[in-house]
Amino acid sequence: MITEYHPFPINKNGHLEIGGMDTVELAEKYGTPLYVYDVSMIRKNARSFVETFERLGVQAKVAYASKAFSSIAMLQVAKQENLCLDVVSEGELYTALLADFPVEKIHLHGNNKSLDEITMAIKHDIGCIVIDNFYDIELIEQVTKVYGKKINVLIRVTPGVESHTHEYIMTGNEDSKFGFDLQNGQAEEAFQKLLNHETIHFRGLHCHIGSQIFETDGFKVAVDLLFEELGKWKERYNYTPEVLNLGGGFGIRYTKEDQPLPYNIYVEELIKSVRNQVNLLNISMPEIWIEPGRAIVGNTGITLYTIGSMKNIPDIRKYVSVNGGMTDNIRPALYQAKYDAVIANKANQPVTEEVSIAGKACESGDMLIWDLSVPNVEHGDILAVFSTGAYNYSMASHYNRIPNAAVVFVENGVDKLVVKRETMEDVVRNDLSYL
Ligand SMILES: Cc1ncc(COP(=O)(O)O)c(C=O)c1O
Ligand SMILES: N[C@@H](CCCC[NH3+])C(=O)O
Repeated sequence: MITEYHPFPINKNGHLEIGGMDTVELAEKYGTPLYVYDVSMIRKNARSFVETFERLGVQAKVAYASKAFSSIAMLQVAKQENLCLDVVSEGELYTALLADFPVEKIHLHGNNKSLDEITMAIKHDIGCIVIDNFYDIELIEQVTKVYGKKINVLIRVTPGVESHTHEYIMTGNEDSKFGFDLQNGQAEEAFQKLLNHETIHFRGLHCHIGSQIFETDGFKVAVDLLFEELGKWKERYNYTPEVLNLGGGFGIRYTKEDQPLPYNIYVEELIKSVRNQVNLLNISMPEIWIEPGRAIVGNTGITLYTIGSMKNIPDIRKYVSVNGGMTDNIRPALYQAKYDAVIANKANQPVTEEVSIAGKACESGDMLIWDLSVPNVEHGDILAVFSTGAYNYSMASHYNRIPNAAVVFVENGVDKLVVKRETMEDVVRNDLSYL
């Protein structure tokens, strides 16, 4: 294995392998930058969630949060694995429809859903809309009446939990743009509007406390707070929920500092907390839904780059530039996220120097990795950055008019291009002449 932290082998040529394929050959075949996913790891991650619920005999839905990485091929794999799907926009819903994803397994999220998005969701009879605010309720009422349809909904609540993660990816705290506040009564007001509604079938509550979380305490506190509210609703309205959606947020390993929990532990702890509360309230167990994104795809993807220019500043640092950067991975610039990497064509050579990996965009902040130990680096070497499967391709930009990279899936020694590399024509596709 390449490191004890990233489970990718080195082959007899000393090259890094993924899914039974030589990464240097993949780079030659498809060009760089290149996102490469090991599909068998995607399946394994998905199954570890699904199988834990099955083993513990709990009715559940595991919805893949497609914002982490949405493409037709990815959603086809999610469908094969019997996952449900969380989408947040017309674009993500459209991709799901093109992937022939079962509509009844699709859940629509969003803190500012447009009339068009809600109409598309309702016309296609998707499984559930997660209501985020009062305006959602107005729009859903309007659309269900116009089309003579009914729709299942959950309401998203913010329980007032501060998860231990970067503040930009915290979502369950009181001062958040997402969801109805539990403490100030807005969640109950939304609930009152939906109880016994003619066209909107209220199925339960949703909460998501944040992303890249390494412990279970935040989830437990969230469950306790949800049940505190549900206890009141039971007393006041004799209401018991059919569904509790506890969101995603399960952390993965980017570098050796990260110590994620095995996924079954998150599920077991969530179930334990819910069971505990259900017994206290003396109600029947609701279905438990979760929405992992990063945990399904994050560690299954790597990005291959070609090393170009280098700048050595004696006694300060050596900058080594790659032919991508913040346009294919915004996370270091946006969240100061840390990554690990190796020189794929020198994967078994001893490290001899420390360098910092720079992107090619015209921004000093376009740095992918600070202080990486590597063997002697040369122009044309292939750099493989680990754990780039989530929120990399999906957050790519065209800054500096850099085209988006291609995506390749590998599984058991077979490679397949699943997203084409953008061309210069793609970059200017929507430009119109002014003259
Ligand atoms: C509502 C909701 N569900 C699920 C997710 C997926 O999160 P993660 O990729 O951390 O599992 C997010 C993103 O944080 C989210 O906002
Ligand atoms: N995009 C973020 C997480 C936000 C998840 C969606 N609510 C990341 O890269 O970590």
